[in-house]
Amino acid sequence: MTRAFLVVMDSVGCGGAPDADRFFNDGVPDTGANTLLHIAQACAEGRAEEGRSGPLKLPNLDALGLGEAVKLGGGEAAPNLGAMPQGRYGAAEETSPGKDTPSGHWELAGVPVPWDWHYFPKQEPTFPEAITRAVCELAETPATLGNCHASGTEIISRLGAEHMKTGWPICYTSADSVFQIAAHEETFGEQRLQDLCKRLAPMLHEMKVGRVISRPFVGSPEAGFTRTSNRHDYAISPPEPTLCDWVQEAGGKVLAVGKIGDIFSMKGIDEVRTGPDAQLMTHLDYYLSEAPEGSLTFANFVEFDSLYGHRRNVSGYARALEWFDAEIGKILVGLQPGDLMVLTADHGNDPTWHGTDHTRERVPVLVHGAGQGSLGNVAFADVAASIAAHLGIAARGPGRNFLPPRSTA
Ligand SMILES: O=P(O)(O)O[C@H]1O[C@H](CO)[C@@H](O)[C@H]1O
Ligand SMILES: [Mn+2]
Ligand SMILES: [Mn+2]
Repeated sequence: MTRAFLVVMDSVGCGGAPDADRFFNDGVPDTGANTLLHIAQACAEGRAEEGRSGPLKLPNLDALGLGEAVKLGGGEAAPNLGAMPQGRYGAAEETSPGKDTPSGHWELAGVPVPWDWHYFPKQEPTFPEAITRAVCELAETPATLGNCHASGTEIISRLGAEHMKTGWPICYTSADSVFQIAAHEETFGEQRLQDLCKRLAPMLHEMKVGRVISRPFVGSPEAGFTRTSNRHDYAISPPEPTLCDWVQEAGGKVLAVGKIGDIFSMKGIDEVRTGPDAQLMTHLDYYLSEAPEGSLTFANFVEFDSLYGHRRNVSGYARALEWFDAEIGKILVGLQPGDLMVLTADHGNDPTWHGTDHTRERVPVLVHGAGQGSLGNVAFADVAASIAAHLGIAARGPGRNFLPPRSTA
């Protein structure tokens, strides 16, 4: 069998980005941010004890080389990581001028972002009048709520009751190039919210705003509000054909797990399976047995980022990592000879850092199925070139294959 599995652990960075000083959280540069290192340190010092306890336990990822990748990333060893690696490991650096999910994924798929994204300024009202007017027309409401920078859970607890009373959509953004609309799944309607976001997206894409994101939630003022997993991202299409298109053009199937379909606007993707992360693991397991020869299975596990990184919840992030490690351990034993699995991330989201936004970091690259040893510091786009080489198809763009020829792997 010759198949590839590319698994993105959303936001699981390992520090050390040389350009971290050009990216900010609450006005503070990301220099020194290091998601994995700081979580491991907090665990070792007993500062991450909610729902778990003690040093960070990631035996399966560490056996592939996670501890060594953290050293390559930020230069410092993480407590309780650093086993003798059985896989190939490295730390990858991003060149795109954004620390967001599409930038990270496109570059991992061989295509760095060639343009500057549009970001909304941190002022109120945040959005140009024309955008607010377009939202009102599409939603058939006289006004909107929010119109500010916010964290998504905070803004629904603050404005959820008013939204239920008025029916006006809650519009907000972050340090990323995003326009987000939160609305109640039942009183506003989940389908109506999706239609609104989908119809609004071309206008925002025209301005180089990367994504319009629907953020449905449920609950009541009395019981509180909770977001559901029915979120949808309406993203700009990648600027050039990506690894997904290369595989498809060569006759291989591209099987997406999680929000990969949204991130690539379905370009080069044959099938999509979504759901919460626990369900995504069963989808990944399914593709492990069912993915055909020559295929790419491309998965994104988002909850590290959405449930814990943005919420600056260190215990929760550590718990999610430990859960993922145990599950991926079971997946790894099911890989067949000729299968390649690359585990990596798209950016950082250090839960010990300032603010609530992503952090500019290097990311670990862990490879199962291609021998063992250090890859050193590599580039995001090298992931695509290496997977293309494994599948025996032509790569394009700036990436270079970091794997040895298959006969000696
Ligand atoms: O606070 P929430 O709504 O989770 O927003 C987060 O999710 C967005 C998209 O991933 C990011 O831009 C970040 O701000
Ligand atoms: Mn992400
Ligand atoms: Mn995020």
